[in-house]
Amino acid sequence: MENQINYYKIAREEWRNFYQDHIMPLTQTELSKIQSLNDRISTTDVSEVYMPLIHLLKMFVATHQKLQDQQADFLGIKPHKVPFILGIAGSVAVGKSTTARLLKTLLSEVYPTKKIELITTDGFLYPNAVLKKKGLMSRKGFPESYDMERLVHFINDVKNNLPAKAPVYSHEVYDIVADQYEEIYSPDILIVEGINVLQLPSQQKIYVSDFFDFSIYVDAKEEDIKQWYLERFGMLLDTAFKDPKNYYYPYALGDRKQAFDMAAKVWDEIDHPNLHDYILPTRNRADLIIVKGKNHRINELLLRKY
Ligand SMILES: Nc1ncnc2c1ncn2[C@@H]1O[C@H](COP(=O)(O)OP(=O)(O)OP(=O)(O)O)[C@@H](O)[C@H]1O
Ligand SMILES: CC(C)(CO)[C@@H](O)C(=O)NCCC(=O)O
Repeated sequence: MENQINYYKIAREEWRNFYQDHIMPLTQTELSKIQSLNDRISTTDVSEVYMPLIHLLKMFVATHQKLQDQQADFLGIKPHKVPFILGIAGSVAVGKSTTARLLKTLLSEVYPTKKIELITTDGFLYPNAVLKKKGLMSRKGFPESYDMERLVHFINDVKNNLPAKAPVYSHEVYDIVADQYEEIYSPDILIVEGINVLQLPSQQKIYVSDFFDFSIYVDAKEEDIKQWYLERFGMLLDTAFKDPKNYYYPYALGDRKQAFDMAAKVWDEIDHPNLHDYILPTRNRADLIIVKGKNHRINELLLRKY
């Protein structure tokens, strides 16, 4: 384990030994269930990387509720459940939502009676009509393209066990879906995934991350992320031609090389500057940094010391 200023840098080979003896191994049925839900994540990753991580998260979840109970006792009020919020940050297309879905599945396995929910901050982007009016269509994903006040309000409601509605974004339509919401009510654990979750606000007094009880940054080299972005674009194209309402429909019908050139240009002109100017600077605010290499293999983890 390498000692950095405020992180322990842990190679996968070392990480995979952590707490293996203490973890109830998942049964083959449980593993197959995870594999079919997240068919692109290997079961080796689950047992070597994610199970020790789940153990670590369980420690944080237990400590969080214990501290809340003690604080209630101090204040002389009735102890109550305070939802645990787990933030997942990182570049566009680095695999945040895949990681978030897997963690949701694993947490649901180890906490069968707890309510585990997941939302993405994509839903808090302004709809395209608003972005167009504000001249922000080529700034989608940049801080000013999100309704951060609404997001902070949403998480505050969740923390207070109030019913909360998150709007829904569709990559296929490339816009917010009108009148569709994720309804979240009093979860035990809420995973909030998005490129902006560790960013500091420009106007508001409260950060989204003020509500986090643990945060993860998914990291990789940009050349790998751009490749994953283009691969995902290829998958979007492959389904788009069936649906004229799909944003990528005209690209799916047209020349494939031209479509990929357009996607690479979008990466270079929008997602690349966003990564360098606004997302990467938030990496060292995370409690845990997961570093992926080629083929999404997790090679190393950096755990905040304090
Ligand atoms: N562990 C993994 N193994 C294989 N493929 C993966 C893995 N994680 C992510 N991918 C693939 O990489 C691409 C990007 O992943 P994903 O959609 O989860 O990224 P994201 O960070 O949530 O992106 P966005 O910010 O644009 O929503 C997808 O095509 C996904 O299937
Ligand atoms: C929705 C976001 C901002 C984040 O997930 C991203 O996937 C996106 O659409 N970025 C805008 C540029 C692009 O089309 O890649």
